[in-house]
Amino acid sequence: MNVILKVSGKFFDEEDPAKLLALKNSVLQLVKEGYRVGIVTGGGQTARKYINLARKMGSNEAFLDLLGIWASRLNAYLVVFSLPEVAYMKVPESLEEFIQAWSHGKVVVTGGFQPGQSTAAVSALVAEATNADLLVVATNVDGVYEKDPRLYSDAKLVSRLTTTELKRILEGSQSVSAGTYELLDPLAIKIVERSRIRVIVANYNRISKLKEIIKGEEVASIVEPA
Ligand SMILES: Nc1ncnc2c1ncn2[C@@H]1O[C@H](COP(=O)(O)OP(=O)(O)OP(=O)(O)O)[C@@H](O)[C@H]1O
Ligand SMILES: O=c1ccn([C@@H]2O[C@H](COP(=O)(O)O)[C@@H](O)[C@H]2O)c(=O)[nH]1
Repeated sequence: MNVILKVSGKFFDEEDPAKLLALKNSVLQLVKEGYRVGIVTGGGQTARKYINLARKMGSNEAFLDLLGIWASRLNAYLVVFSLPEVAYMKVPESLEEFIQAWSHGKVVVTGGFQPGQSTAAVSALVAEATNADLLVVATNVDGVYEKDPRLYSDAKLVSRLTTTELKRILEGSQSVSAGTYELLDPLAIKIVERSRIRVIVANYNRISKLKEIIKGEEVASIVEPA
């Protein structure tokens, strides 16, 4: 089974070695059991810090995105260096490089690819190119809510939904400026829809239960292509 895991950049902002070790152990367990695993890391606060600073200096959106991309690659190297036994030791910088790295049979970890999208789009593209059975989006909330749970404390978790419903839910929060993407950007949804990729959105605090998340046994949202 091929699984692509997108880890929110916020995971790295927490600077918690126990979390990184939990990620490492979960990935090692999956590899031992014969899963093929690809990982995409977000840029988190590091990306936002550089983007905000450069925006104040008047940088254009392309430069801002490039700063975000490099921040996400820094997080990717943190994961690569935590998994030297099984990881491909270079972070790919394009889909072509990812595919080439993937052909070596190792765990491949990447960050951003190109301006104009988020790392969620990268994870969808990589899932498509590797014929992944599943894309797991590990983030700082328990799954997809009917509205942004950070803004509305009464928001309810939606445990099963289609990509059409997901688009409707995320409609208001789909900005395309550098550093402002949330959860799944429009390109990510378009790719999972066209290639009928199943997506599970779960809390990264449950990363030690990655296998259970994959099996649908943990609290999460399952997004099926419409
Ligand atoms: N309907 C929704 N359900 C769940 N989360 C939502 C929803 N609408 C907006 N969000 C927001 O999406 C955030 C998760 O985004 P996530 O951190 O995975 O990706 P990101 O913002 O692209 O950045 P990064 O990977 O750098 O952290 C949540 O903290 C939440 O506030
Ligand atoms: O392929 C990509 C990936 C990312 N970016 C830019 O980087 C930041 C950080 O990524 P997140 O997924 O939001 O953590 C993102 O906001 C974009 O500005 C990109 O341009 N292309």
